[in-house]
Amino acid sequence: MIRADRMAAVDANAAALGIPRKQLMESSGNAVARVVRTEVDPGSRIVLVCGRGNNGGDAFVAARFLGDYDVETAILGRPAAIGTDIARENWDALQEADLPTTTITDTIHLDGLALEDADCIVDAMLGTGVTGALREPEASAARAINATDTPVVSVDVPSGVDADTGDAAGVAVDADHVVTFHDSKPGLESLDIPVTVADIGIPEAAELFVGPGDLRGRGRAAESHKGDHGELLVIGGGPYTGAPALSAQAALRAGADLVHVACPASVAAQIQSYSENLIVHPFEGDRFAPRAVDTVVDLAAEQDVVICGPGLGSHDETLAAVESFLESYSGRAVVDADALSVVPRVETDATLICTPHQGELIKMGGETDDDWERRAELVAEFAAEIGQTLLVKGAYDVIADSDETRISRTGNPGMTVGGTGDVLAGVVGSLFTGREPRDAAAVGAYINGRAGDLAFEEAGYGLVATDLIERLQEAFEQ
Ligand SMILES: NC(=O)C1=CN([C@@H]2O[C@H](COP(=O)(O)OP(=O)(O)OC[C@H]3O[C@@H](n4cnc5c(N)ncnc54)[C@H](O)[C@@H]3O)[C@@H](O)[C@H]2O)[C@@H](O)CC1
Ligand SMILES: [K+]
Repeated sequence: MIRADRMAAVDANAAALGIPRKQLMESSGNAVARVVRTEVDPGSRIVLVCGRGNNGGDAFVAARFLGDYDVETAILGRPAAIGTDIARENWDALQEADLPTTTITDTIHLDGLALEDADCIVDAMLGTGVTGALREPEASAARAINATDTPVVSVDVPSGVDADTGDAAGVAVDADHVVTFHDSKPGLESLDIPVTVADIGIPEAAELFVGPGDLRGRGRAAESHKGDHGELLVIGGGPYTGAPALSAQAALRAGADLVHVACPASVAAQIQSYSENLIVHPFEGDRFAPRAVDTVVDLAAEQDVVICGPGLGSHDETLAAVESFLESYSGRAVVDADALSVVPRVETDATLICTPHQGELIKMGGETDDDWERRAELVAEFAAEIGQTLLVKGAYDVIADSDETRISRTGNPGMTVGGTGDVLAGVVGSLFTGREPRDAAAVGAYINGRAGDLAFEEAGYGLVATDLIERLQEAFEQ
């Protein structure tokens, strides 16, 4: 089952793999025609009632695949108002091929379709693009369709019904059969009518591999305020100072509004010196230790996301402090570097994204394999075991929780240089302020790799972690 927003992302990923939307529409229309053939025999009269979006476009294609039927394709509204290029091209093709079409600009024209005399009605008014109750002329057309005894095949979803919920805000088409594409939709389950799921040639790769479709939905509202796009706390530093600074700056470049760094007093000035954009909160001492936990827990409670680990080191005291922090914290956190080893044994209410490389994964108790497909299975099993989201770094990054596994193929061998993992933790942390864990991890891995690829174009194997930070915006834009 797939939700409409995820379907749109998969569709965009398919386009990036070289399977453009118009090709999917061709397959969808073909599938609609095949279902019509199961309902009525050649020669029968079919009326296709079409909207001006891609749902209608599927039916424009279907008309071409039903040459041995008596087909009439009716568009609701003016053809000039067709909303997408691919639907318009398929509408124009009907005109060029001299196939019968009708334009319904007024509800009184609906009578002319003689819907009750048709042998089959194809409802292609609205699919996943519906918002709110059907407007005119769609609402009257739905009533006219429902008033007949003619069998109705709905394209993707009965028009007026929300594909995700099965609810209708007003009148909706009463379908006898639905032909939907690629995968069933959650809203169709509750309708209790036959559903044909048609394979439209979207490869599994469009779902498995993170792609540009996964970046959808990152628009910023015109009127946004500081804090709307996330406030983060990096808990890091001690033996290393660069790591927390890289994570924090990456989080800012990935869109976070404010980034705080909690670090030992001994390194606070050093970390602040990397950037005036960081808000540094020193705690006493030269490493994270149990006595600093209360202060850090209080700071963390004010944030949307915490990034725990960069540069903390692996002193026993530090690991004890990480453990007691995670025991008291119940928000969202990205756990990286030495802090990872604590995760399998800690009892926490926090929602974690753990970002180990393969060595760290093994230290956590997980398993890996040279073959990425086998590795993906092992990572998924371990994610289910610890009940958290894992992002295991490698040539193919594996992102898994107990429900689903994704793979990010971006990145290059130049990124084995120190600090790129800290950048990744920052990017994932920033995305985690507004996305669910698996999605934040998947998109973070993809963007970090893209930034690395952009940096590699210029610097080759000489690339350094700060180059990635500078390319993050460009990586998001592509
Ligand atoms: N990957 C995909 O997502 C695929 C989608 N396909 C088809 O594309 C459809 C989605 O296409 P679109 O996104 O263009 O959306 P739709 O064709 O479902 O609807 C968009 C149009 O409906 C209008 N509209 C919205 N709410 C309305 C209301 N309440 N009353 C009247 N008009 C309303 C909009 O202004 C817009 O013109 C799917 O349902 C499916 O049929 C297929 O071609 C195959 C692949
Ligand atoms: K429909």
